[in-house]
Amino acid sequence: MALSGQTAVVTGAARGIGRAVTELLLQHGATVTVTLHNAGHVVEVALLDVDESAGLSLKASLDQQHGAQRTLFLLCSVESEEQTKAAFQKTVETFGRVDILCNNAGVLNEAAWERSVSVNLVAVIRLTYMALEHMNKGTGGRGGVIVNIASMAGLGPLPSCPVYTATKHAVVGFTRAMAAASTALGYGIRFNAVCPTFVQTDLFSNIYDRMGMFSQLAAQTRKFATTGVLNVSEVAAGLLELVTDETKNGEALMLTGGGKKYMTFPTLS
Ligand SMILES: NC(=O)C1=CN([C@@H]2O[C@H](COP(=O)(O)OP(=O)(O)OC[C@H]3O[C@@H](n4cnc5c(N)ncnc54)[C@H](O)[C@@H]3O)[C@@H](O)[C@H]2O)C=CC1
Ligand SMILES: CCCCCC(=O)/C=C/C=C\C/C=C\C/C=C\CCCC(=O)O
Repeated sequence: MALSGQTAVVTGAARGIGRAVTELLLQHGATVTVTLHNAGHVVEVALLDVDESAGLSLKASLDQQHGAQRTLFLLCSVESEEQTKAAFQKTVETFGRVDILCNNAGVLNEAAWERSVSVNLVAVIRLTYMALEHMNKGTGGRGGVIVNIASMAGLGPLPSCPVYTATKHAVVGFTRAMAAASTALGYGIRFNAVCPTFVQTDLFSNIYDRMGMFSQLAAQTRKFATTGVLNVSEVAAGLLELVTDETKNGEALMLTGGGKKYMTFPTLS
């Protein structure tokens, strides 16, 4: 699938993995533009984040590299139904469409565990359902692709973070079930999940303060992390593969220092 002429919405885009995803989508669009002899077919990205200063600073830098018309920064908490609805409306008003949604915003805080469930799971479901209103071929949309940034903690247990683990397992399950529903109901939308191991970002740097009553397990987690820490561009590359490869639907792509692996799961038959 070529990204020319596509519009993406990326949550948690101001920093970390979301920022790398945004930059890669824009670069990919720019390459396509060059290939098309500057025909103006580019990727546009709406950046949703709660961090206004990081968002505006990224927007300024992207404006210089790609032109101001390529991106829109929207101050928006994915926890707010009102703000996310307004963000989708503004994106469609500005760019005319939504083709790609990357549910990336996430937090790790075992003490404030309700917030973890709210950001990591409830918001992913809400944004997915909102995106369907714009993308579902059955109701006049053009179809598209939704990629959720889960985690390896969506495939196996991270003992220091049971609630984070639960949210990420739920995201993997939701993604796979939505992929099957989309196929059965003709939405024309693919759904995939990226499941990285530890990634060098602020979330990762702050984990040892965020384990709440499980902080005794910090040493064990630290040991897990010595098996390799990814950089954000490796995660963005995994996401790009899931966006562009039209054969991928209902996939959970595990990313570790050793490379990538498409996960297999038990089936009913
Ligand atoms: N860093 C890691 O080791 C790993 C991270 N992940 C997942 O990757 C995703 C991104 O994480 P990182 O880039 O590491 O985190 P980060 O903390 O570096 O960046 C997260 C971004 O999300 C934004 N954000 C937080 N709450 C928000 C909200 N309510 N509404 C809108 N934006 C919000 C933050 O302002 C920030 O810009 C998360 O879903 C995380 O669970 C998955 C595997 C490993
Ligand atoms: C506490 C730090 C959390 C940092 C963010 C994050 O999501 C990192 C996750 C890293 C690893 C996940 C840990 C355990 C996963 C265990 C098993 C996966 C098994 C997969 C398989 O091969 O079957």
